[in-house]
Amino acid sequence: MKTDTTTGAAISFDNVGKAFPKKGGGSVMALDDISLSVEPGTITGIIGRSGAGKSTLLRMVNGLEKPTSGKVTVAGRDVGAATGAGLREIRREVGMIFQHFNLLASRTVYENVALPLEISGTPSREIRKRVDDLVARVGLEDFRNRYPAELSGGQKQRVGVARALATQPKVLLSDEATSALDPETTQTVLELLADINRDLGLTILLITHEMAVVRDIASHVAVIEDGKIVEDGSTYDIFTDPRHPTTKSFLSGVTGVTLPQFIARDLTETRPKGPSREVMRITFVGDNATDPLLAKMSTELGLQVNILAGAVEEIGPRPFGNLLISVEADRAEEARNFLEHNQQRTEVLGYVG
Ligand SMILES: Nc1ncnc2c1ncn2[C@@H]1O[C@H](COP(=O)(O)OP(=O)(O)OP(=O)(O)O)[C@@H](O)[C@H]1O
Repeated sequence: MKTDTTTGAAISFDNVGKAFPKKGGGSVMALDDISLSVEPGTITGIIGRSGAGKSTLLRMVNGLEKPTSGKVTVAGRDVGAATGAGLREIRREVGMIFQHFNLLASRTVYENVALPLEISGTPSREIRKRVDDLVARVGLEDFRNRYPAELSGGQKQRVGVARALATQPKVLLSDEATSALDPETTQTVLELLADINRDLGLTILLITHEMAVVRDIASHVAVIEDGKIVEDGSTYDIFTDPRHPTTKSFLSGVTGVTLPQFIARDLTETRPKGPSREVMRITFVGDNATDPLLAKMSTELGLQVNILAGAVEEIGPRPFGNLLISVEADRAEEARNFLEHNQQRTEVLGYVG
């Protein structure tokens, strides 16, 4: 598939808007001036709350929705303007997987995967070869003659992935593909998607409401709210330096930054009178992420540091850590200076008396 000649992007959204007519008159702006570039071969996550516009955005990539303003291009082709054979060709190059798998109950695993090829008129010998390869790729050789009702959720999603790959697409859209699965099965499906991305160079655009999914698989992320992108960038940058309150709130569950209840309850925004401690978040990034910096700070500054919560995680091969600590408020500035001098980010969360 050729990439967009102007941006090099596999998918690009240029000032895309989508208004749906509202019952009783007026309209809902589901998407408002969205501009986003998805580079070929990357995995990009779109995260947002229910009703933010994620599905509408995804459905524009295969022409299931048309923009009311702006332009969506896939491999340089204007999806909104495509009709007939042009649209069918784009759809062959864009596979999709779904939260509830969307398999045909009356067809076996083999027959579900073969369906898109039958529709596109592929010769039956070619269908057999391709379906055999795909069923093996997703690890379901022993299940090829089973019906969907006889499969687990993870196995059904593997069938969904194999079916989406049948027409040898260059782009895979994932609509909350792991939301109906337990955490362990989620991991195995995400690993399958990462393998496909690596082995086939497939560009993956996925929508989710879970930052953990983004962390585990996406190299880039866009946060969407009320039809607008409020923040986007590399996953590492967004995790280590989130700017928008919505991004911060999505991150609070996964990065070990949730304040323990007993601290959150007593936290004040302004410093109380009398002795108090400042509560701060430290984001450890890059090579220093796992350095014993706090021990060094304690010794060098003679400070008592209380660790309240924290975690060290990885995004791809790069570690980063989040720690919530408290230090004597009178000396907190000294502590922050020390940490920032050592290339760590700090954020004051409040005070406890
Ligand atoms: N066909 C439609 N007609 C009218 N309004 C629609 C239509 N499709 C979506 N909307 C509205 O557009 C907005 C965005 O919907 P969308 O389904 O894209 O959100 P979402 O982020 O995918 O939500 P969810 O996570 O709940 O699926 C919502 O306000 C929704 O009610």
